[in-house]
Amino acid sequence: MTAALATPALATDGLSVNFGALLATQNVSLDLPAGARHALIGPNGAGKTTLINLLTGLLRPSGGEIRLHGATITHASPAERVRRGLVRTFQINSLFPALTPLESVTLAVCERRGLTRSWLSRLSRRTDAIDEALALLDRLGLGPDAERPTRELAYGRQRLVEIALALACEPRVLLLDEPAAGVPARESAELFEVIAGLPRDLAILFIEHDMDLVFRFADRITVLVGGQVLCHGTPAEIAENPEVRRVYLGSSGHG
Ligand SMILES: Nc1ncnc2c1ncn2[C@@H]1O[C@H](COP(=O)(O)OP(=O)(O)OP(=O)(O)O)[C@@H](O)[C@H]1O
Repeated sequence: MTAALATPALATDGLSVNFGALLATQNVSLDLPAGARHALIGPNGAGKTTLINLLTGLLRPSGGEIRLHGATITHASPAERVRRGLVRTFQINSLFPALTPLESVTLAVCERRGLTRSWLSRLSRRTDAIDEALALLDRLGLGPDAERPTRELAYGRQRLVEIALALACEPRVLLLDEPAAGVPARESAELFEVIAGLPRDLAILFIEHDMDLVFRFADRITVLVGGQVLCHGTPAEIAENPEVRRVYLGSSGHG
């Protein structure tokens, strides 16, 4: 394998942050190769969202390093990280309910292309942006809902629109904070089928509490407890790990 191929899409080394006396992230080191489907699991308060906030630049680390495709981005602004291809979705629904998915995603495409600031942008470029947005929505199976107000969509479909918005930024690494939170079980499996089918060169780090979804869709898992990495491993390794069973999965476990 060449050095370029071996460079992780996303890596952290010794990442740490504290809130006063609380060490919310302690010395976390993580590697995601291109194409990873990597789950971040752990009990409530383990530091999962804090880690995502460090990765996206919403929080400043007190120590450690973050690299995106080998380039250090530890102190880059959130907007700069998005420009470089590190994009997230949030745990809570952050959509404009009155806009249609097509309107929202077209705006995101225009923003990426630098078309939103000038009303003098040529109409044809805006038409191209609409075409790109439609193609993206079609790829996610949202074509039939593209022109309905977002608030009328089933919740699982709304979460898919959030993923479409993230994809409009052309990410190379996608961070999903509980993409299926609040989504009924049948819809959440469909949602994860779509996530699993996203381009294979896109690295995905996702937080998920539903262990059936985690063990079905992740190719690697990191277990966080008390802000620290308890272990990394394949789903089979995590399912068999007695310490993980003790602190998180319970005696029934998975696998
Ligand atoms: N801005 C903040 N100020 C102070 N403490 C915080 C802040 N954000 C998070 N915390 C604390 O840091 C710890 C980690 O929280 P975090 O939200 O990252 O956990 P989590 O693993 O994502 O939990 P959950 O599964 O419940 O979403 C918790 O004890 C939380 O109360």
